[in-house]
Amino acid sequence: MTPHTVLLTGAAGQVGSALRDGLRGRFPVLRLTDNRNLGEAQAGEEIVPADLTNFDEVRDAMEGVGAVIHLGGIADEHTYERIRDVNFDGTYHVLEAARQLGVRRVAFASSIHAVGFYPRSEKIGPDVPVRPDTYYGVSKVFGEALGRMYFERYGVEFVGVRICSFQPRPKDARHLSTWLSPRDAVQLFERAVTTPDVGFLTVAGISGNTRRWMTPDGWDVLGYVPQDDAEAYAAEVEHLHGDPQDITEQRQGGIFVDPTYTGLAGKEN
Ligand SMILES: NC(=O)C1=CN([C@@H]2O[C@H](COP(=O)(O)OP(=O)(O)OC[C@H]3O[C@@H](n4cnc5c(N)ncnc54)[C@H](O)[C@@H]3O)[C@@H](O)[C@H]2O)C=CC1
Ligand SMILES: O=C(O)[C@H]1OC(=O)[C@H](O)[C@@H](O)[C@@H]1O
Repeated sequence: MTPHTVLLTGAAGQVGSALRDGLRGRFPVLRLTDNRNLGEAQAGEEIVPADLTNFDEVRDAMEGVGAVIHLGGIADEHTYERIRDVNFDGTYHVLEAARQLGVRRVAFASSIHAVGFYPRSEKIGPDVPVRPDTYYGVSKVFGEALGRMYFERYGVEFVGVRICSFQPRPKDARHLSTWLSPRDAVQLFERAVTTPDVGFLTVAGISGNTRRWMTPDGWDVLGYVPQDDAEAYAAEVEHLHGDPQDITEQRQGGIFVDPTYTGLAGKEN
């Protein structure tokens, strides 16, 4: 299935900019939305600004689309209230607009932080009980659960991609396990909106990392075959880690599991 129009939320962000570049021309129309400046629309693009906290704006941006890649939101820990307003409500607005408008598929940028308290010594699949490490991680658990409900109740298909660390290249030892390269992200999200009849699916959002902590369950359903492996950067980054006795080095969520970690709270509103 190749939808005619695919909507990318959070299109001005890090992952969004990479998907904007990688997916342009792969669908007749790639529609971009954000509450930040998206510049000029290029060939094959449409720009429809929307604030995810405003249902009517989200619904307008979703008119006529076949599938949504929902990346928009707060991508770090924040206060409960900000996470609720943007991530919980924003994801509800996307799914509810999908139901109202008959949009067939939503691919959702979930996160490793839905399961961040798992020890690094455990290799986990997408079906383990959730262990969110922050309000941010809870918002990803909520998004996945809401997606499940909208699929089972209303038939909106949903692919939750638990992105671990999207980076141009691995920057520290943790990334040897968690890296998702830009070109693998493009392939994974393209397949998440084009593979027919997936129903409801949750997968790990990582490259083919030799040291991965997550299983590849579900990649075969999507036909996702990663091109990159962080191992190629091991010599450069494997010495870049903290105290192995520290909980942040023992759990998959890294710094997010530290009870004093507040992310963006107090730094932006
Ligand atoms: N970068 C990473 O390694 C990971 C990212 N993710 C998820 O992937 C998605 C994209 O992440 P990044 O690109 O790194 O984050 P980012 O912060 O660069 O991009 C998020 C985008 O959402 C937009 N946004 C925020 N609030 C909004 C609102 N009220 N209305 C409309 N747009 C709003 C921002 O303007 C921004 O362009 C997020 O949902 C994040 O939680 C998940 C795991 C890892
Ligand atoms: O844990 C990680 O590496 C990443 O996880 C996320 O969900 C965040 O959006 C990103 O800012 C972190 O860097």
